[in-house]
Parts: sequence; C-alpha cells; structure tokens
Amino acid sequence: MVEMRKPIAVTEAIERVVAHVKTTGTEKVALGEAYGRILAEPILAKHDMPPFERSPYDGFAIRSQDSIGASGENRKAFTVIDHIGAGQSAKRGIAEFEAVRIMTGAPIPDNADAVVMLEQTVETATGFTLRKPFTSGENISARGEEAKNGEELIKSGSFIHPGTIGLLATFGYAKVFVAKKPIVGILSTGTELLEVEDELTPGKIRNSNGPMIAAQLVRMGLTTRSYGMLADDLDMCMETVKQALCETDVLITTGGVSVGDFDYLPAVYDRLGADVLFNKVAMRPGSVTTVAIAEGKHLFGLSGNPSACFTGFELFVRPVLLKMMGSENMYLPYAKAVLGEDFTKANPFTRFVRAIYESTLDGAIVRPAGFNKSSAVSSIARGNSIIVLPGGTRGFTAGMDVDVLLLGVDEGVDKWML
Ligand SMILES: Nc1nc2c(c(=O)[nH]1)N[C@H]1C(S)=C(S)[C@@H](COP(=O)(O)OP(=O)(O)OC[C@H]3O[C@@H](n4cnc5c(N)ncnc54)[C@H](O)[C@@H]3O)O[C@H]1N2
Ligand code: MOO
Ligand SMILES: [Mg+2]
Repeated sequence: MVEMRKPIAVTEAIERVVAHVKTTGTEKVALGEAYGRILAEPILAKHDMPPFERSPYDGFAIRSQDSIGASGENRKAFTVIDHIGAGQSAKRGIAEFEAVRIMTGAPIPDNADAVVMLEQTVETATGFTLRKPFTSGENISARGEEAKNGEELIKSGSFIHPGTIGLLATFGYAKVFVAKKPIVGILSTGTELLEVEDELTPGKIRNSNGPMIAAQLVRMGLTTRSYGMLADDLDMCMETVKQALCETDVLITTGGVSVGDFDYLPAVYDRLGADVLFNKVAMRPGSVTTVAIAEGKHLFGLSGNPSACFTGFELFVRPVLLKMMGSENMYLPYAKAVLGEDFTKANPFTRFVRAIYESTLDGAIVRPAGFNKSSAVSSIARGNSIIVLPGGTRGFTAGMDVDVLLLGVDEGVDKWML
C-alpha cells in the first residue's frame, strides 16, 4: 500500500521548520573578514559622531554676531587669522571681525559659530567681505549630530554589508562579533547520478542539485561539507546520514523523498527515530519536500527534481540557516509585479514559478522563465525571482498583479508575507 501523505500549507511548513532552530554561537572576526556575516552584537556609537564640531563646507569660520546687518550695500569685512584643512586645528580662537579659512571636515575654531561658504565671499588683501547675516550654528556640523556616544545604531542579527563595514570602521571595531557559520552537509542521492565531468551513459544524468545547493549556500556566505553522491541504497544512505549528523549542524539531502520503491529517505528518518515535521507540502514544485529533526538537527530532504530542490532550499533551508545565525530577516523579500504573459495552468497547490523580474520605468514586470516543470533546470538558470500563485486559482493573464519573491538579495525581511 502506498503511503497517503497529508499536505500542509506552505506557511504552516515554514512555521514548523523555523520553530526548531538552535543558534550557532558567536565568534570574533577581523573587520576585513566581516563582510557577508551576521552581526552577533549591536553596533554602538563608541563616541559622538561627528566627534567634534566641524565645517561641512570649504569657507570661513566666523562669529555670527559680526555678520549682523550685513547686506549688499553694507558688506562686513573680516580679517583671516589662520588657515586649516581637515585634520588641523586653529592655533587660537577668533576675536571680533576675525575669521579662519577652514576646509570641509576641519574643527570649528573657538568662538566661531558659523561658516561662510567660499562662494559667498569676496576676497580682500587681509581677508574677505560678505553680504548677508549668518545665524549662530549656520553651516556647522554639530558634534554628535549623527549619533550620540553609546547609541545603538544597528541591531545584532543584521547582515553586514559594505555600509555596515563603514560604520564598524568609523567606531573602531577592528574586530567584531559575528554568528558562527553553521556547518551544512550536502548529500545527493540517486543511482542515476554522474559526476559533472562524466560522459552520459544510458539512463544516467549528471548531478546538478549538489553543485546548485552548494552555490545557494555560497550566496548566503556559507560553505559546504560535501558527502558526495550515493546510489539509492538504504544501508549506505543510513550510514552516511548518521556520519553527517555527527559532523554537521544541518544536513541537506536531495532525491529519494517521494513514495518510489527506491526512495529511501523516509526509511532513513524512520530508522533514526527522527521527528518528521512534514513530508508533503501543498506546493508545486517541491510537494514531497520533507523536513525532519534528529538529535536536534534539521535534516532537509529536498526533492530530487531540480526546480523542487531549488525552491525547497529557498523556502525552508535558507530561513533556518539565517535564524541559526541570529538573523530576523530570514525570509525572501517580497514584491508585487505585473504579469508579463498569460499563465493559464491550474494551481491546485501554491505554485512557485521560476521567473524573470524586471523593473521598468512603468513599474515591475515579471515573466515565467520558460520550461517550468518540477524537473526543469533551465528556468532556474534564467530566473531571478519566483512568482507565487495561490493554491485553488487558475487563469492568470498578462496585466494581472502577482506576488513575487526576489532571489539573490543580500538581506531579506522578517515576515513571510504570503
Ligand atoms: N506516485 C508518485 N510519484 C511521484 C510523486 C508522488 O507523490 N507520487 N511525487 C512526484 C514529485 S512531485 C516529485 S518532485 C518527485 C520527487 O522525487 P524524489 O524527491 O523522490 O527524487 P528522486 O526520485 O530521487 O528523483 C526525482 C527526479 O529528480 C532527478 N534527480 C535526482 N537527483 C538529482 C540530482 N542530484 N541532480 C539532478 N537531477 C536529480 C531524478 O533523476 C528524477 O528524475 O517524485 C514524483 N513522483
Ligand atoms: O515535489 Mo514535485 O516538485 O511537487 O513536482
Ligand atoms: Mg523518487
């Protein structure tokens, strides 16, 4: 008797996988190694920023009170007593009708409270004249105007992108606490599988899922511990999965999760006494995606069909890995776009269509990326996004609004929106 599986909704499946996450712990890395990691401490302002009152312009620092009454007919004259660029300080404070020629980024001299831009002055033998009054604080960057000492600027759990690196450098974080990377194993199962460099032989195909998942992990800044390829053999699968459970934080397998005579992953979970969170999801592709927990670790049984495998990774593996690293932004970012061509197939389950998303001057357009069966590889290659069509619908036509999940974006969002 073939086992009858009960499909659960995608949202429910996602909730179940992310409910069981243990964090990986933290480590300190040099700033130069921090790009692409997840912050494991908040970024605090270690001092006021700017740390001193400074000039935002190239010009002259003056006492604003000396400019009162200035006009085209009544230009006020100033004597320049010093000349400083960024990194230099004036030798003394200014007195009445004195000024310091000051460049962008240089500290405001004592007694000065306004900066006149070079363009607003006319040079004289000893200084300059100006034709308008300045208010106290005009053209001055106040100390701490961007951040006050001790202020939390970026949350722990945030993705470290180039801007984050700039902020860390600003506050002297030569080293920073980041989440440890989880060790992720990949095992490709299937008697039909050949290595990438192998010539085709009858009935065989090359293993594309293994390299594809490894690259999906690289896109997240993670590396892979590869368990290679195994033929569909229960004992061999069992042995390798057990070994991987000792050596990894998460194991991803591909293939062998359906109800076929050589689909051995269900038996592996059974023998391990694993807690199967689900083995059928109301989605296409990827309906047979199975996730189990053994020894507190996630075993992701992704389908062998490449599009199902790819989608299963993005929907289920990615949020778990991100949550393990303390990120709250674990879900793919979401967009609305106009469907660029008809998609008339029925969608008994939620359908994830590999797609090409394009921003145009008239708004976002999305089109299916070609041959879109669960077994498809080419549409994954063409796609940069996934159209999500709700279950129980059909007859989407060009011009309709559809939901899209964007791929390859550094940092996702903290909510599953669909
Ligand atoms: N009677 C039923 N048959 C099937 C069902 C079902 O519910 N009842 N589900 C179908 C669905 S949906 C899918 S998806 C597949 C899932 O199959 P498995 O996850 O068990 O994967 P395999 O049987 O091992 O392989 C399926 C397909 O994918 C190819 N494959 C496998 N591994 C790789 C790889 N590493 N690289 C590239 N391609 C791979 C494999 O050759 C098969 O063609 O089951 C349906 N059947
Ligand atoms: O898991 Mo299958 O991919 O739904 O076709
Ligand atoms: Mg199968």
